[in-house]
Amino acid sequence: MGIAAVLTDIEGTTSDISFVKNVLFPYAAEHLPAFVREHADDPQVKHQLMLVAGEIGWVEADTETLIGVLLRWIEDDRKVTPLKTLQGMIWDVGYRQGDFTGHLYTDAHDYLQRWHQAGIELYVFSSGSVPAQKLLFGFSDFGDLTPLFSGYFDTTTGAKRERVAYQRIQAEIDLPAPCILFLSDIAEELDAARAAGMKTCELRRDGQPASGRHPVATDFTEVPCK
Ligand SMILES: CSCCC(=O)C(=O)COP(=O)(O)O
Ligand SMILES: [Mg+2]
Repeated sequence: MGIAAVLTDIEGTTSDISFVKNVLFPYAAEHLPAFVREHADDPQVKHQLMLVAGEIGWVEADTETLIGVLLRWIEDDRKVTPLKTLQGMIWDVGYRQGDFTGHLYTDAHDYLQRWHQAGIELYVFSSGSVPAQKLLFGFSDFGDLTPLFSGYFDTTTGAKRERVAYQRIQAEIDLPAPCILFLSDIAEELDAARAAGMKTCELRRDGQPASGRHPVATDFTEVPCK
């Protein structure tokens, strides 16, 4: 069965880990305290703060405590859904006022274009929230790439290392699982995708040894998308 859809991770796959760690996360950490204080009564932000409080098992926690928790989670690169949602809201301002653009490797840009032109559907699955994904590709180094994509998935669909997330995505995409190729730099994510029946490819842009469990590519020119 040929590949009819590519589902791609972002960090370490389409985009440099250092862009996320050295640009996006510090920007979120710098602006989060003021953003949360200013918008604490905004229903969307309030809801995310309630989820944070639930996560730490302290529903009565005050705003300053929750800010401290969120900053710690950024430092520890925790993929917690309410943190990811709030980060997306904060980055929205940064992208729109031109503080940074979304990093994309040139080969990722070229092959996403090429696959799209060949009629292969493109989807994203990242721990970053769907709005954050749309910002990264909408305000990318190569301009607005959102017309290339047919859909976006984040951790509200499921954790990236859990098979059920990929089963839900496959049901949404509505193609047979073996026609969907998942790209990631994390072997455990690829294991989960393969357990759901998807094809997989492990991106090793960092020169680190591959897991040995999946086909490997050092960049998108080597991705077996046939
Ligand atoms: C798309 S937003 C920036 C990336 C981010 O916050 C993140 O956690 C990346 O996780 P990924 O699942 O793409 O490795
Ligand atoms: Mg990744």
